[in-house]
Amino acid sequence: MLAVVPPPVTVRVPSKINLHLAVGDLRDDGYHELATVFHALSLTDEVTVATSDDPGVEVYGEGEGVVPTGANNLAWRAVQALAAHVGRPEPKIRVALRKGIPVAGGMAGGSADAAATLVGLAALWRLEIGRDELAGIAAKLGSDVPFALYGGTALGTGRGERLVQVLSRHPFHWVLALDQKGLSTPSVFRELDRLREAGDPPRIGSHTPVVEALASGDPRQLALLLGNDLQAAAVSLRPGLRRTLRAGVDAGALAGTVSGSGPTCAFLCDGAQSAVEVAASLAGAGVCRTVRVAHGPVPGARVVGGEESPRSAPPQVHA
Ligand SMILES: C[C@](O)(CO)[C@H](O)COP(=O)(O)OP(=O)(O)OC[C@H]1O[C@@H](n2ccc(N)nc2=O)[C@H](O)[C@@H]1O
Ligand SMILES: Nc1ncnc2c1ncn2[C@@H]1O[C@H](COP(=O)(O)OP(=O)(O)OP(=O)(O)O)[C@@H](O)[C@H]1O
Repeated sequence: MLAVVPPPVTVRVPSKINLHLAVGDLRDDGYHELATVFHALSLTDEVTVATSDDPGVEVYGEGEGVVPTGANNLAWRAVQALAAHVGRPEPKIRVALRKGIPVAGGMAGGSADAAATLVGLAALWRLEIGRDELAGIAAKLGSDVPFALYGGTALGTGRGERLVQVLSRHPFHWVLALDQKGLSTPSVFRELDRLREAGDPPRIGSHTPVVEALASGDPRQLALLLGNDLQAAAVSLRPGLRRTLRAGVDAGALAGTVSGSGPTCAFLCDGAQSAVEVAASLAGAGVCRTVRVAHGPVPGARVVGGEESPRSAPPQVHA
Protein backbone atom coordinates (compact mmCIF):
# COMPACT_ATOMS: atom_id res chain seq x y z
CA MET A 1 0.00 0.00 0.00
CA LEU A 2 1.24 3.51 -0.77
CA ALA A 3 1.34 6.06 2.06
CA VAL A 4 1.49 9.74 1.22
CA VAL A 5 4.11 11.45 3.35
CA PRO A 6 3.80 15.22 3.63
CA PRO A 7 6.95 17.22 2.82
CA PRO A 8 9.03 18.47 5.76
CA VAL A 9 8.17 21.87 7.21
CA THR A 10 10.79 24.42 8.29
CA VAL A 11 9.99 27.17 10.78
CA ARG A 12 12.12 30.22 11.64
CA VAL A 13 11.76 31.45 15.20
CA PRO A 14 13.22 34.50 16.95
CA SER A 15 15.19 34.85 20.14
CA LYS A 16 14.06 37.30 22.79
CA ILE A 17 15.54 39.86 25.08
CA ASN A 18 13.73 41.49 27.99
CA LEU A 19 13.80 45.27 27.64
CA HIS A 20 12.37 45.49 31.13
CA LEU A 21 12.13 42.59 33.58
CA ALA A 22 10.55 43.25 36.96
CA VAL A 23 10.64 40.17 39.19
CA GLY A 24 8.05 40.06 41.97
CA ASP A 25 7.90 37.68 44.87
CA LEU A 26 8.30 33.92 44.83
CA ARG A 27 4.90 32.22 44.44
CA ASP A 28 3.80 29.00 46.11
CA ASP A 29 4.23 27.12 42.81
CA GLY A 30 7.97 27.96 42.70
CA TYR A 31 7.63 30.65 40.04
CA HIS A 32 8.05 34.40 40.45
CA GLU A 33 5.42 36.89 39.44
CA LEU A 34 6.83 38.85 36.48
CA ALA A 35 6.11 42.01 34.56
CA THR A 36 8.35 42.04 31.53
CA VAL A 37 8.62 43.69 28.13
CA PHE A 38 9.69 41.01 25.66
CA HIS A 39 11.32 42.00 22.38
CA ALA A 40 11.84 39.45 19.58
CA LEU A 41 15.20 39.64 17.77
CA SER A 42 16.43 38.58 14.33
CA LEU A 43 18.92 36.13 15.88
CA THR A 44 16.97 32.97 15.06
CA ASP A 45 16.79 29.17 15.14
CA GLU A 46 15.42 27.11 12.25
CA VAL A 47 13.44 24.01 13.06
CA THR A 48 12.50 21.36 10.52
CA VAL A 49 9.87 18.76 11.34
CA ALA A 50 9.42 15.69 9.16
CA THR A 51 7.53 12.43 9.24
CA SER A 52 10.09 9.71 9.95
CA ASP A 53 10.46 6.07 10.92
CA ASP A 54 13.38 7.23 13.07
CA PRO A 55 11.75 9.67 15.52
CA GLY A 56 13.94 12.00 17.56
CA VAL A 57 15.82 15.27 17.61
CA GLU A 58 19.09 16.38 16.01
CA VAL A 59 20.93 19.58 16.87
CA TYR A 60 23.29 21.68 14.72
CA GLY A 61 25.03 24.98 15.39
CA GLU A 62 24.91 26.55 18.86
CA GLY A 63 24.82 23.79 21.46
CA GLU A 64 25.63 20.98 19.02
CA GLY A 65 26.87 18.04 21.07
CA VAL A 66 25.67 19.67 24.31
CA VAL A 67 21.93 20.19 24.00
CA PRO A 68 20.09 16.97 24.90
CA THR A 69 18.55 15.16 21.94
CA GLY A 70 16.31 12.87 23.98
CA ALA A 71 13.07 13.30 25.88
CA ASN A 72 14.46 16.36 27.71
CA ASN A 73 14.73 18.42 24.58
CA LEU A 74 12.06 21.09 24.72
CA ALA A 75 11.30 20.59 21.02
CA TRP A 76 10.59 16.91 21.68
CA ARG A 77 8.39 17.83 24.62
CA ALA A 78 6.50 20.10 22.21
CA VAL A 79 6.00 17.17 19.80
CA GLN A 80 4.59 15.07 22.61
CA ALA A 81 2.39 17.87 23.95
CA LEU A 82 0.80 18.63 20.57
CA ALA A 83 0.44 14.92 19.75
CA ALA A 84 -1.37 14.35 23.07
CA HIS A 85 -3.55 17.41 22.45
CA VAL A 86 -4.77 16.07 19.10
CA GLY A 87 -4.80 12.40 20.09
CA ARG A 88 -1.87 11.11 18.03
CA PRO A 89 0.09 8.86 20.38
CA GLU A 90 3.73 7.99 19.61
CA PRO A 91 4.29 10.55 16.87
CA LYS A 92 6.71 9.44 14.14
CA ILE A 93 8.44 12.78 13.86
CA ARG A 94 12.05 13.82 13.35
CA VAL A 95 13.00 17.33 14.44
CA ALA A 96 16.17 19.05 13.19
CA LEU A 97 17.25 22.16 15.11
CA ARG A 98 19.62 24.60 13.41
CA LYS A 99 20.48 26.81 16.33
CA GLY A 100 21.75 30.37 16.10
CA ILE A 101 20.42 31.27 19.55
CA PRO A 102 22.96 30.68 22.34
CA VAL A 103 22.15 27.83 24.72
CA ALA A 104 21.32 28.78 28.32
CA GLY A 105 21.99 32.36 27.25
CA GLY A 106 18.85 34.05 28.58
CA MET A 107 17.51 34.43 25.04
CA ALA A 108 14.89 31.67 25.25
CA GLY A 109 16.52 29.34 22.73
CA GLY A 110 14.87 26.14 23.94
CA SER A 111 11.54 27.93 24.22
CA ALA A 112 11.94 29.16 20.64
CA ASP A 113 12.49 25.60 19.44
CA ALA A 114 9.39 24.41 21.28
CA ALA A 115 7.27 27.18 19.74
CA ALA A 116 8.67 26.49 16.27
CA THR A 117 7.96 22.77 16.66
CA LEU A 118 4.32 23.48 17.55
CA VAL A 119 3.90 25.71 14.47
CA GLY A 120 5.77 23.28 12.22
CA LEU A 121 3.81 20.23 13.34
CA ALA A 122 0.50 22.06 13.04
CA ALA A 123 1.42 22.75 9.39
CA LEU A 124 2.79 19.23 8.76
CA TRP A 125 -0.33 17.63 10.17
CA ARG A 126 -2.62 20.26 8.59
CA LEU A 127 -4.29 20.92 11.91
CA GLU A 128 -7.09 23.43 12.23
CA ILE A 129 -5.51 25.07 15.22
CA GLY A 130 -5.02 28.77 15.86
CA ARG A 131 -2.04 30.48 17.48
CA ASP A 132 -4.04 31.14 20.65
CA GLU A 133 -4.79 27.42 21.08
CA LEU A 134 -1.10 26.66 20.46
CA ALA A 135 -0.22 29.30 23.09
CA GLY A 136 -2.18 27.31 25.70
CA ILE A 137 -0.01 24.27 24.99
CA ALA A 138 3.09 26.49 24.80
CA ALA A 139 2.52 27.94 28.29
CA LYS A 140 2.65 24.45 29.80
CA LEU A 141 6.05 23.86 28.19
CA GLY A 142 7.70 27.00 29.62
CA SER A 143 7.10 30.62 30.60
CA ASP A 144 8.90 32.00 27.51
CA VAL A 145 7.33 29.67 24.93
CA PRO A 146 4.12 31.64 24.19
CA PHE A 147 6.09 34.80 23.38
CA ALA A 148 8.16 32.91 20.78
CA LEU A 149 4.90 32.07 18.98
CA TYR A 150 3.82 35.71 18.67
CA GLY A 151 7.11 37.63 18.56
CA GLY A 152 7.06 41.39 18.14
CA THR A 153 7.22 43.33 21.38
CA ALA A 154 4.89 42.33 24.19
CA LEU A 155 4.18 42.89 27.83
CA GLY A 156 4.30 39.56 29.70
CA THR A 157 2.72 39.07 33.12
CA GLY A 158 1.93 36.10 35.37
CA ARG A 159 5.05 33.96 35.10
CA GLY A 160 5.66 35.59 31.70
CA GLU A 161 3.07 33.61 29.73
CA ARG A 162 0.21 36.17 29.69
CA LEU A 163 0.91 38.47 26.75
CA VAL A 164 -0.32 41.77 25.38
CA GLN A 165 1.32 43.19 22.27
CA VAL A 166 3.01 46.59 22.65
CA LEU A 167 3.31 49.15 19.84
CA SER A 168 6.93 49.43 18.74
CA ARG A 169 7.25 51.97 15.98
CA HIS A 170 10.73 51.57 14.46
CA PRO A 171 13.36 48.87 14.32
CA PHE A 172 15.91 48.95 17.11
CA HIS A 173 19.47 47.76 16.51
CA TRP A 174 21.30 45.54 18.96
CA VAL A 175 24.66 43.92 19.57
CA LEU A 176 24.69 40.71 21.57
CA ALA A 177 27.71 39.51 23.53
CA LEU A 178 27.57 35.72 23.88
CA ASP A 179 29.41 34.23 26.86
CA GLN A 180 31.65 31.16 26.95
CA LYS A 181 29.23 29.24 29.17
CA GLY A 182 25.50 29.44 29.90
CA LEU A 183 23.70 30.17 33.16
CA SER A 184 20.85 28.04 34.47
CA THR A 185 17.61 30.02 34.71
CA PRO A 186 16.42 28.45 38.03
CA SER A 187 19.79 29.16 39.67
CA VAL A 188 19.64 32.83 38.65
CA PHE A 189 16.14 33.18 40.14
CA ARG A 190 17.42 31.41 43.29
CA GLU A 191 20.35 33.81 43.48
CA LEU A 192 17.96 36.76 43.30
CA ASP A 193 15.95 35.27 46.19
CA ARG A 194 19.20 34.89 48.15
CA LEU A 195 20.25 38.49 47.46
CA ARG A 196 16.79 39.69 48.52
CA GLU A 197 16.95 37.69 51.74
CA ALA A 198 20.43 39.00 52.49
CA GLY A 199 19.65 42.64 51.74
CA ASP A 200 17.40 44.80 49.67
CA PRO A 201 18.71 45.04 46.11
CA PRO A 202 17.03 47.85 44.16
CA ARG A 203 13.95 46.87 42.16
CA ILE A 204 13.33 48.41 38.75
CA GLY A 205 10.21 50.55 38.49
CA SER A 206 7.18 50.43 36.25
CA HIS A 207 7.33 49.38 32.60
CA THR A 208 5.11 52.29 31.47
CA PRO A 209 7.99 54.61 30.41
CA VAL A 210 9.49 51.73 28.36
CA VAL A 211 6.19 51.27 26.54
CA GLU A 212 6.14 55.01 25.77
CA ALA A 213 9.74 54.96 24.50
CA LEU A 214 8.89 52.03 22.21
CA ALA A 215 5.99 53.97 20.76
CA SER A 216 8.25 56.97 20.14
CA GLY A 217 10.80 54.76 18.36
CA ASP A 218 13.69 56.78 19.84
CA PRO A 219 16.55 54.46 20.86
CA ARG A 220 18.10 57.18 23.05
CA GLN A 221 14.91 57.39 25.10
CA LEU A 222 14.67 53.59 25.32
CA ALA A 223 18.36 53.30 26.30
CA LEU A 224 17.73 55.22 29.52
CA LEU A 225 15.00 52.81 30.56
CA LEU A 226 16.41 49.28 30.00
CA GLY A 227 16.21 47.38 33.28
CA ASN A 228 16.37 43.84 34.60
CA ASP A 229 15.90 42.70 38.21
CA LEU A 230 17.76 39.46 37.37
CA GLN A 231 20.88 41.38 36.32
CA ALA A 232 22.27 41.66 39.87
CA ALA A 233 21.82 37.91 40.33
CA ALA A 234 23.43 37.06 36.98
CA VAL A 235 26.36 39.37 37.74
CA SER A 236 26.68 37.87 41.22
CA LEU A 237 27.02 34.39 39.66
CA ARG A 238 29.19 35.61 36.75
CA PRO A 239 31.12 38.71 37.95
CA GLY A 240 32.89 39.07 34.59
CA LEU A 241 29.60 40.35 33.13
CA ARG A 242 30.33 43.74 34.74
CA ARG A 243 33.32 44.10 32.44
CA THR A 244 31.29 42.99 29.41
CA LEU A 245 28.55 45.52 30.16
CA ARG A 246 31.10 48.31 30.52
CA ALA A 247 32.94 47.27 27.34
CA GLY A 248 29.75 47.51 25.24
CA VAL A 249 29.12 51.07 26.33
CA ASP A 250 32.81 51.94 25.86
CA ALA A 251 32.48 50.52 22.34
CA GLY A 252 29.77 53.08 21.57
CA ALA A 253 26.46 51.41 22.53
CA LEU A 254 23.77 53.64 24.02
CA ALA A 255 23.19 51.18 26.89
CA GLY A 256 23.55 47.53 27.80
CA THR A 257 21.57 45.03 29.81
CA VAL A 258 21.81 41.37 30.74
CA SER A 259 19.26 39.48 28.66
CA GLY A 260 16.74 37.66 30.89
CA SER A 261 18.63 35.33 33.20
CA GLY A 262 21.87 35.93 31.28
CA PRO A 263 24.67 35.63 30.63
CA THR A 264 24.16 37.15 27.15
CA CYS A 265 24.43 40.94 27.24
CA ALA A 266 22.33 43.02 24.83
CA PHE A 267 23.54 46.46 23.75
CA LEU A 268 21.19 49.00 22.19
CA CYS A 269 22.80 51.03 19.40
CA ASP A 270 21.91 54.26 17.62
CA GLY A 271 21.32 52.58 14.24
CA ALA A 272 22.32 49.70 11.98
CA GLN A 273 25.74 51.16 11.10
CA SER A 274 26.51 51.95 14.72
CA ALA A 275 25.64 48.35 15.67
CA VAL A 276 28.17 46.99 13.18
CA GLU A 277 30.85 49.32 14.59
CA VAL A 278 30.03 48.46 18.21
CA ALA A 279 30.11 44.74 17.36
CA ALA A 280 33.54 45.04 15.73
CA SER A 281 34.95 46.97 18.66
CA LEU A 282 33.39 44.68 21.28
CA ALA A 283 34.67 41.58 19.47
CA GLY A 284 38.19 42.94 19.90
CA ALA A 285 37.77 43.70 23.61
CA GLY A 286 38.15 40.07 24.70
CA VAL A 287 35.17 40.13 27.06
CA CYS A 288 32.96 37.48 25.41
CA ARG A 289 33.00 34.34 23.25
CA THR A 290 31.50 36.02 20.21
CA VAL A 291 29.23 38.89 19.16
CA ARG A 292 26.11 39.05 17.00
CA VAL A 293 24.24 41.96 15.42
CA ALA A 294 20.43 41.79 15.43
CA HIS A 295 17.37 43.96 15.08
CA GLY A 296 13.92 43.87 16.59
CA PRO A 297 11.06 43.56 16.75
CA VAL A 298 10.58 40.62 14.36
CA PRO A 299 7.60 38.23 14.02
CA GLY A 300 7.20 35.02 16.00
CA ALA A 301 7.58 31.45 14.72
CA ARG A 302 6.78 31.33 10.98
CA VAL A 303 6.90 28.63 8.33
CA VAL A 304 9.59 29.49 5.76
CA GLY A 305 9.67 28.66 2.06
CA GLY A 306 5.91 28.38 1.71
CA GLU A 307 5.78 24.76 2.86
CA GLU A 308 2.46 25.60 4.48
CA SER A 309 0.90 25.72 1.00
CA PRO A 310 -0.30 22.32 -0.20
CA ARG A 311 1.12 22.98 -3.68
CA SER A 312 4.52 24.40 -2.64
CA ALA A 313 6.27 21.03 -2.77
CA PRO A 314 5.09 17.73 -4.15
CA PRO A 315 4.19 15.17 -1.50
CA GLN A 316 6.70 12.35 -1.18
CA VAL A 317 5.24 8.93 -1.79
CA HIS A 318 6.76 6.12 0.25
CA ALA A 319 6.01 2.49 -0.42
C1 LIG B 1 14.07 34.70 32.75
C2 LIG B 1 13.03 34.63 31.66
O1 LIG B 1 13.64 34.20 30.45
C3 LIG B 1 12.46 36.02 31.43
O2 LIG B 1 11.70 36.08 30.25
C4 LIG B 1 11.94 33.66 32.01
O3 LIG B 1 11.34 34.06 33.22
C5 LIG B 1 12.39 32.22 32.11
O4 LIG B 1 11.50 31.48 31.35
P1 LIG B 1 11.72 29.91 31.04
O5 LIG B 1 13.17 29.63 30.80
O6 LIG B 1 10.71 29.55 29.99
O7 LIG B 1 11.39 29.33 32.45
P2 LIG B 1 10.54 28.03 32.85
O8 LIG B 1 11.03 26.86 32.06
O9 LIG B 1 9.09 28.35 32.84
O10 LIG B 1 11.01 27.91 34.35
C6 LIG B 1 12.31 27.48 34.69
C7 LIG B 1 12.56 27.86 36.14
O11 LIG B 1 12.82 29.28 36.23
C8 LIG B 1 12.25 29.82 37.40
N1 LIG B 1 11.20 30.80 37.03
C9 LIG B 1 10.79 30.94 35.75
C10 LIG B 1 9.82 31.88 35.42
C11 LIG B 1 9.28 32.66 36.45
N2 LIG B 1 8.33 33.57 36.21
N3 LIG B 1 9.70 32.51 37.73
C12 LIG B 1 10.67 31.59 38.02
O12 LIG B 1 11.07 31.49 39.19
C13 LIG B 1 11.66 28.64 38.17
O13 LIG B 1 12.68 28.17 39.02
C14 LIG B 1 11.39 27.62 37.06
O14 LIG B 1 11.39 26.29 37.54
N1 LIG C 1 15.89 22.82 22.13
C1 LIG C 1 16.74 23.18 23.11
N2 LIG C 1 17.64 24.14 22.89
C2 LIG C 1 18.50 24.52 23.88
N3 LIG C 1 18.53 23.97 25.10
C3 LIG C 1 17.65 23.01 25.38
C4 LIG C 1 16.72 22.58 24.40
N4 LIG C 1 15.96 21.64 24.95
C5 LIG C 1 16.39 21.48 26.21
N5 LIG C 1 17.41 22.28 26.48
C6 LIG C 1 18.10 22.40 27.80
O1 LIG C 1 17.62 23.59 28.43
C7 LIG C 1 18.70 24.35 28.98
C8 LIG C 1 18.37 25.85 28.83
O2 LIG C 1 18.40 26.13 27.47
P1 LIG C 1 17.91 27.49 26.79
O3 LIG C 1 18.85 27.72 25.65
O4 LIG C 1 16.47 27.43 26.48
O5 LIG C 1 18.18 28.54 27.96
P2 LIG C 1 17.81 30.05 28.03
O6 LIG C 1 17.86 30.65 26.66
O7 LIG C 1 18.67 30.66 29.08
O8 LIG C 1 16.30 30.02 28.52
P3 LIG C 1 15.38 31.24 28.95
O9 LIG C 1 15.94 32.49 28.34
O10 LIG C 1 14.04 30.85 28.40
O11 LIG C 1 15.45 31.23 30.45
C9 LIG C 1 19.94 23.93 28.21
O12 LIG C 1 21.08 23.99 29.01
C10 LIG C 1 19.60 22.52 27.74
O13 LIG C 1 20.13 21.56 28.62
